[in-house]
Amino acid sequence: MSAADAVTDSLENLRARFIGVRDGKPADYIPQLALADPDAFGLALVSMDGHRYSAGEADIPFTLQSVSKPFIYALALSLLGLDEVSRWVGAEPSGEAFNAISLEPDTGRPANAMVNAGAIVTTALIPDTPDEPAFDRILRCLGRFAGRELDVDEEVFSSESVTGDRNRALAYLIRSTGTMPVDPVLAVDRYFRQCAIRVTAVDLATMAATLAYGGVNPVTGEEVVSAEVAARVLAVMATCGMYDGSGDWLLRVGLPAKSGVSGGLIAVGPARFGVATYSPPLDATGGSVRGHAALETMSQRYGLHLMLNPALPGSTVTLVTTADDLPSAPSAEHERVLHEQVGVVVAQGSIDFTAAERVLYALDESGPNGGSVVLDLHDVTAVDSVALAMLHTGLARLLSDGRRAAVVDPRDLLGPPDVVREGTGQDLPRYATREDAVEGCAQALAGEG
Ligand SMILES: NC(=O)CC[C@H](N)C(=O)O
Repeated sequence: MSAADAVTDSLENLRARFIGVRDGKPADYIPQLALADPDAFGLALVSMDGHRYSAGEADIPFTLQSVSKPFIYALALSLLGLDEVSRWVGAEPSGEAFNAISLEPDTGRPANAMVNAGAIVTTALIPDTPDEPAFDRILRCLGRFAGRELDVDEEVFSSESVTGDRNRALAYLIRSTGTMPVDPVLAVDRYFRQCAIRVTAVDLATMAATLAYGGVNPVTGEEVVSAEVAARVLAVMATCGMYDGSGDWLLRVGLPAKSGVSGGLIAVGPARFGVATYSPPLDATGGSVRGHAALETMSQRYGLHLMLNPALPGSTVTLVTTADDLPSAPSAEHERVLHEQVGVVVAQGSIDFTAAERVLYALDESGPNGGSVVLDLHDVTAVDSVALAMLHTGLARLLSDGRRAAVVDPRDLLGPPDVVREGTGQDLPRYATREDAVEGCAQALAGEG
């Protein structure tokens, strides 16, 4: 037993709670999928540190089906850019079933890349290169998301090929509207192949975690797509990933997700985790019954809904120290100066837009009587580029208002001194420790007084 088994326990718990659900049945319009074991139920979760947790049948292979769609959309966005991809496929929820004729009346574009019509087009957009056919590129890309080489279940592929007339019809219809970039037969063949790529629930959780982690596979460390692409894919998953059940899913579960008719389901907690379930019996929207129930319960139990962002008082980024926190001074007069005229703002953790706003506000509030203020970044782990620009501008304003400031920045998070000078327009004394910074400010004040 290890401490982290507590995470596995929560997956086991969800499995135990829903394994007895007997609703739904495996897809049979692709005959090979009807052979799946309806009792198989696997769950897997991958953290942003690449830690993997699983329960039940998380290592048995099944085919991706529609769970492939967001990843192919990611590949298309990476290769062609949003503007070009958007010429061919839209980003509006269709409110219709996955295999509906979801084509925009004016443009003829499929509504979005999560329904079959849009996915067939997205797949068709992936170009061959002189040394790599498009499908190999697709397979390799999905393998990078999963962190291992993947292969195709040829039996499922042929099974869908011989029965996939509706998708073929869709492809021809799209060609008739002028929004099919390649031959429809070729496009559908490639799409069926992509749907027949074999994965496990653990693979899927890793793929989902890669989207959560800004396009970097947290297990292998490889950057598969850019952070912008990952964010866009998640946006389309959030609005369209569960087809005509997308609104209700976002309402109740609150996570970008994608279902597939083989019983796979992924959900993404941006910057938090990727999770996947596998259980073949499906509901009316073509999503896994047990997977849906388990993820909905998981989201509610652990407060994972994206729109649920309670302020965490314990993780306050900054604090204005009181006089009592300042170091003791050599003389009573010196101590009075320290206590009355030097404020200290301590920032901690990683600083983004929201945290930077707090820091700047605290700087204004600090420094009794508009005296000196020390910004202590000793416990800051990272400053993103937006926050960095905000800190530079804020400190510059502070100095141009005539306030004295100093920073404790032992790791040069604000950039080298000349960058800071440029940002602030004036010298901003920098120190390695809070004691030195406070002392420096007090001496400067004493010198002025
Ligand atoms: N929703 C799905 O998983 C559908 C995928 C399947 N290959 C189809 O096109 O019908």
